[in-house]
Amino acid sequence: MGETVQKPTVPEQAGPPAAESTAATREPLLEVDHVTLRFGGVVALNDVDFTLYKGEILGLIGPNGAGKTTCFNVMTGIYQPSEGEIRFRGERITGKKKHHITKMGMARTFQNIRLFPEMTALENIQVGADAHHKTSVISALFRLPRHYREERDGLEKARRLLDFVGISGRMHDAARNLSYGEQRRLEIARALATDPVLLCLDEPAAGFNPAEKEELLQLIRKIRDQGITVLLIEHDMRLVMGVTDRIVVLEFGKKIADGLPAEVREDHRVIAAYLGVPDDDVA
Ligand SMILES: Nc1ncnc2c1ncn2[C@@H]1O[C@H](COP(=O)(O)OP(=O)(O)OP(=O)(O)O)[C@@H](O)[C@H]1O
Repeated sequence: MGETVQKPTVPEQAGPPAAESTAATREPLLEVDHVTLRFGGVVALNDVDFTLYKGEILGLIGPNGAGKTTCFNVMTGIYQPSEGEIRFRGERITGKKKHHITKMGMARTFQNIRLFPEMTALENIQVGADAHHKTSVISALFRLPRHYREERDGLEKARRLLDFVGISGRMHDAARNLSYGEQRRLEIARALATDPVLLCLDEPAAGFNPAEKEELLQLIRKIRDQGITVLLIEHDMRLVMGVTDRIVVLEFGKKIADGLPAEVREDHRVIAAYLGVPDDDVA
């Protein structure tokens, strides 16, 4: 990223306030309980503590290297915390395998697109839905009715999800032939195919133009309106301020703020943390 003059403020939010979040309850869905994670001498997460409540859209922000993706990786079972624990739906998930956490209802997208490029959009989603399939290898081999039923339902569901994210016209196209924005939408649809109660989005707007960002904002709201709680890592402050109900800010692995977007925007520690971030990222 280029060296540009820094902005000492975090911008006003775009669009209507996300605070019509009456959907948000105070019922905890995910609890990050004093989590520390060390990589050798690097303390990637330092006693990080926050709660995500059912029905809300929570922003997880912070400058590059603050620990946001590491936090996702600890939550989704990729890394184990050195100290502390994570609870999801009231159950301790520290030490649980990735697929178990997915089955419990947590889905995520990645910073770098991870689709199967040669598969069609539809097939990419069907693969994502496999986490919930009950058909055994035996019933697939012997083509038992249950296998056919699951296949038919899976196809129908994949179609619905493509429609939901707005790319149903591309269902038979190979993922590699989709535009960048369509691929990102497909990733979201694939994550939704696991029927999550919590969807974690890691920089979903990276590389988007303003119109695509606005469409993404609408899509995130639509996802929440389906009753899915959303955790959003995003550098684009306009998007974050426009769509989140609450924001947690990390800096050098430590939580430095946790509050409403309007509060976080005015927080001096947050403003100071962002003095090091290029203009593009805060405009
Ligand atoms: N596997 C790893 N081994 C060693 N250090 C790591 C590893 N993963 C992350 N880190 C370090 O942990 C810190 C936090 O990184 P992380 O990727 O979580 O930050 P981030 O907030 O997601 O940054 P960005 O916005 O640039 O994606 C950084 O200092 C990073 O170098």
